[in-house]
Amino acid sequence: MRTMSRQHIPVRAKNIVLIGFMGVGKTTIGKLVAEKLYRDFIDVDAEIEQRYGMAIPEIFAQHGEDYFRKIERNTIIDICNNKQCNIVSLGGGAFKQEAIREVCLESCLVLFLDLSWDRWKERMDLLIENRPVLHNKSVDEVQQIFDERQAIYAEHNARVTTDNLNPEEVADYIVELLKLGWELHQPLS
Ligand SMILES: Nc1ncnc2c1ncn2[C@@H]1O[C@H](COP(=O)(O)OP(=O)(O)OP(=O)(O)O)[C@@H](O)[C@H]1O
Ligand SMILES: O=C(O)C1=C[C@@H](O)[C@@H](O)[C@H](O)C1
Ligand SMILES: [Mg+2]
Repeated sequence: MRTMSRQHIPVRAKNIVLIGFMGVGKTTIGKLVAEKLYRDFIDVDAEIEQRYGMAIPEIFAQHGEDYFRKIERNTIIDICNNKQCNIVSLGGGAFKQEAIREVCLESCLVLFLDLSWDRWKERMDLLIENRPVLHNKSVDEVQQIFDERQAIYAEHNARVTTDNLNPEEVADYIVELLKLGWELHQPLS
């Protein structure tokens, strides 16, 4: 497929990329935003599982985290170069990689889904099984990762606070925010 020029993508045609810590709701909310805007939805974790024919915990167990990060980077660069108008939910650790931050910020609108540690902690038990990064970690160790990761999510076009909102409410807020940006013909930052 021909690679699209990343410059000069009209604001309305840009992919909307959701970032944030694992479990903040990128997959759940991204799907809802896509439905509300009649756009295609790509969940990068699911895309990797489909492309490589393995579940993410299996990829970590068989090939290690470095290999996962490499295929995560290749998958996201491919999506940014070849798709437009999609709602794209990244994995929680994707923005650790500079190459991913660069390609997303250059060609997409990046929305940071923010959730406080106190609210996130209440969700932790739901998440552990399928998130290898959380395996064998104490709550304090997870909080350390949560705190460290905030710096990488600081690079975004708009921040959406999700504390005390259900997924539907967050999705409605994002849709309104995007429509406002599109009316103004400019990014949200
Ligand atoms: N706003 C919300 N309020 C309450 N629960 C939520 C909210 N958003 C998501 N959840 C729940 O939290 C869990 C994790 O959500 P989800 O899988 O969408 O997170 P994620 O950000 O995609 O995680 P990852 O980075 O690991 O892909 C799910 O059980 C989901 O139902
Ligand atoms: O935060 C992380 O490092 C991860 C989050 C998930 O979405 C997956 O991408 C994977 O489990 C790693
Ligand atoms: Mg997800």
